[in-house]
Amino acid sequence: MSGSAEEFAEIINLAPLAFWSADAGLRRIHFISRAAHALTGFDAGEFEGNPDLWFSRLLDADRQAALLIHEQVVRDRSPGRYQARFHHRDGSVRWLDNYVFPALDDAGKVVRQHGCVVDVTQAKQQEEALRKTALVFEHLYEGILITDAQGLIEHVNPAFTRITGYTAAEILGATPGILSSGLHDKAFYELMWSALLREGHWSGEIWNRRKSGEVYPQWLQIATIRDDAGAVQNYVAVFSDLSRRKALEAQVLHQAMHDVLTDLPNRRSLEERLLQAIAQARRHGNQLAVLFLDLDGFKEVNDTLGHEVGDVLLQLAARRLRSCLREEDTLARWGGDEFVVLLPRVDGLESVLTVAERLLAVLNVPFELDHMQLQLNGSIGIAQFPGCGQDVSTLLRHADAAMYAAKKEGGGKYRLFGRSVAPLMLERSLLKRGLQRALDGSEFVLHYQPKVDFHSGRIVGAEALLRWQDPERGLRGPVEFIALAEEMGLILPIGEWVLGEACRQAQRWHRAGHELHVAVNLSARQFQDPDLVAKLAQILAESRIAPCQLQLEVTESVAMERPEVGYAMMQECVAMGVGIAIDDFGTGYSSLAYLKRLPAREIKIDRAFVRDVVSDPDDRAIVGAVVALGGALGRRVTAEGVETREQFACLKEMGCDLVQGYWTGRPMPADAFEALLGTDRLFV
Ligand SMILES: Nc1nc2c(ncn2[C@@H]2O[C@@H]3COP(=O)(O)O[C@H]4[C@@H](O)[C@H](n5cnc6c(=O)[nH]c(N)nc65)O[C@@H]4COP(=O)(O)O[C@H]3[C@H]2O)c(=O)[nH]1
Repeated sequence: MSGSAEEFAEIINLAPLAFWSADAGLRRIHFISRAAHALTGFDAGEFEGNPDLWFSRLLDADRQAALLIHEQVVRDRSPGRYQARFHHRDGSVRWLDNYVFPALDDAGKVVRQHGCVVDVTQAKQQEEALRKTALVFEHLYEGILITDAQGLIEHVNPAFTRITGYTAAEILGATPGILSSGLHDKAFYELMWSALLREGHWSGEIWNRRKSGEVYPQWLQIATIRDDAGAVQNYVAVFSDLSRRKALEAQVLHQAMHDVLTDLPNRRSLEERLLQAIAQARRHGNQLAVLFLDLDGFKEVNDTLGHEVGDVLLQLAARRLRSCLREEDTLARWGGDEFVVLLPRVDGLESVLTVAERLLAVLNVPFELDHMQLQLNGSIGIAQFPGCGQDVSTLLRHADAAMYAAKKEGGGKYRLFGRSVAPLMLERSLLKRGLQRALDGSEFVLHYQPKVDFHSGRIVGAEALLRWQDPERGLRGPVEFIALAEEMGLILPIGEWVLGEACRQAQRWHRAGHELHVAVNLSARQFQDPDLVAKLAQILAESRIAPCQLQLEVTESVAMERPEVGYAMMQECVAMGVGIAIDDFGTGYSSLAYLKRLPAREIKIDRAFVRDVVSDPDDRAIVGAVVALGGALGRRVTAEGVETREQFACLKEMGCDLVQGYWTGRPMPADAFEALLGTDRLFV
C-alpha cells in the first residue's frame, strides 16, 4: 500500500498541474507538487516557507476575488474555482486556473484546503484574440460577408445590414448574386472569379443593389480561404459604400467648375469645353461660335439698388439666357455681369445671328423684381471658329473685342469680330422677304438622293432634300435658309409642303412600278409640333401611299433635346406604320439606354466618320461600333456621304446595310431620279 502511495506521489509530481494542500486558513502549506515550478518559477520549498507567496504574486486586480473564493470554500464547505493572473518569476504574467476543495474532519469542520493549479495562459490568449476578432466583425465600418465553398452566405456583420438593407436572417443561405446590380456583364464576373481562384484575392470597384433597389458603388475586396490541403473553405468579402464619397467628389467637382451665384459653368469650365469643342470641330469640319455677352445697365442697378438686387437680377438673366439655348450649347458666367455662350456646332452665320438676336430679345423683356420693373439690355460680341481664331484664348479675346465694339455703338446690339454687321442685316432682311415669297409662289422644289441597299446593290429609297429655286440667285441649298426659316416660324408650313410633295412623288413612283421609300428630314420645330401626327395622317391619306413608304429623319441632337417628348412622338409615328431614322448619328451625346428605347428602324452614321473611314483607324472603330450597335438593337445602319469606291467597299465590308452619297448618286430632280430607276442599275 505504501508502495502505491509513493507511486501515486510520483505521478502527481510528474503531472503538468500543480497539486497543493494547506491548512484551512492557508497559513501553512503542507504540500505542493513539482509542476509548481514550471507554472510559477518558484519551487515547493519556497511556497512552503512563505504561505503568502501565492497571493503576493497575483495581480492586484485579481487578488481580492481569489481570497474570497478561498473564504467561501471554508465557509460553505463546497469546492470553488478561480482564474487569476500570476507574476511568474521570469517576468511573464500567466493565467492560472485554481480548483479548490475543502477537506473535512469527522465533525464536518474544514481542516484543510487543497486543489490543483493549471496554466491556461494559451487558452486565455486565444479567447482574447477571438473576442477582439468578434469585436472587429461587429463594429467594423465596412460590410463583411462570408460564404462557404459553394458561395452560400454563412455570416454577415451589422455594417453589411446597414449598407445593403438585408438582415442576416434574410440573407443567410442565399448567394451574393442577390446583391448584383445587373450593370456588369458576364465577362466582368468571369475575370473576378478567375482572379479569386488563381491568385486568391480580387479587389475593385463594383456597382451593387441595395434591398431598396438603389444601385450604388462599392469598393470590394474578396479573399479565398483554403484549408491545409488547398481546398476552398470560404470566401470572405469586405466592402465599403462609395456612394457618399462619389457624391462628395461630384459636388466638389461641380463647385470647382460652376459659379456659385448662378450655378452656371464658370470660366475654367468654359475654357475646357471650348477646347473640346474646337477639337471636335476640327475633326468633323464644322464651325463653332463664341458669344461674349455683357449686360448693359447692370452696374447702375447694382450701384443704386444694392448687391442683393444685383445678384437676383443676374440669376434671373442667367435663367432667361439659358432658356434660349440648346442642350449642347454652353452658357457660362465669365465674371461680374459678363456671360459667354458657346455654340459647339453651327450650320452657318445665320444660325449664330439667330441665337444672338434671341439672347438680346429675352434680355430686353423687363424683369419683375421686388415690385419694380427693371430694364436691361445686352451687348454681344461674336467670334467664329475657324474664321475668327483657331484657339481658346484668341476666340475669347476676339469675341470680347467685338462685344466692346457693340457697347461703344450704344449697346443692345451684336457685333461680329472683324466685320461690320450692316450688310449682313440687309442680307438677312432680303432673305426673309425672299423666303416668304418662295413659300407663297411655289419656288421650293425637292431633289432626291438615292439610298442603295449594300446587299442587293439596288436603290431602295430616296432622301428628299429641299431646294429653293430663287428667281434672282438660282438654286439655293437648305443650309442657306433653313435656320432663318426656323426663326421666322416658316419652317412648319415649309416642312408640311416637303412632306406632302415627297409623299405625292412616292405615289407617282409607286404607280410607275418602283418600290422604294422616301425619307424626309424633320426640323426640331416640326418634330415638337403636337399636330405632327394628325398632319401626317392627313398627308398619307391624300397621297394614298402606304405609311411604310414614308420615313422621317430626325437628327440625333433633335431626338435627344427632350427625350421623353421625342420618344412619345416616335411611338405614335411607328404605330401609324411610318419609319423613323436617326440622322447624323455619332455627333450627339445619345445615351445607349435611350437609344435602345427609340423605336427607330434606321441609324445614319454621320458623314464626318465616313470621310476618313478608309485611312483613319479611329473612324473605322466608330463605324464598326455603330454597325455592331445597329446589329444588336435590330436597326438598319446607313452610311452617309460616301464619295469614293474605296469608302463604298470598306463600308460594305464592315457590314453597313445602306449607302447614300455622291458615289451612288447626287441629289437630283425627280425626273432624273426616275430615269435612274428605269436603268435598273446595280451598285456593287
Ligand atoms: N459632302 C457630301 N455631301 C453629301 C454627300 N451625299 C449627300 N450629301 C449632302 O448631305 C446632306 C444630307 O442631308 P442631311 O444630313 O439630312 O442634312 C440636310 C438636312 O439636315 C437639311 N435639309 C434638307 N432638306 C430639308 C428639309 O426638307 N427639311 C428640313 N428640316 N431640313 C432639310 O439640310 C441639310 C443639308 O442638305 P443638303 O445641302 O441637301 O445636303 C445633303 C446632301 O446633298 C456626299 O457624298 N458628300
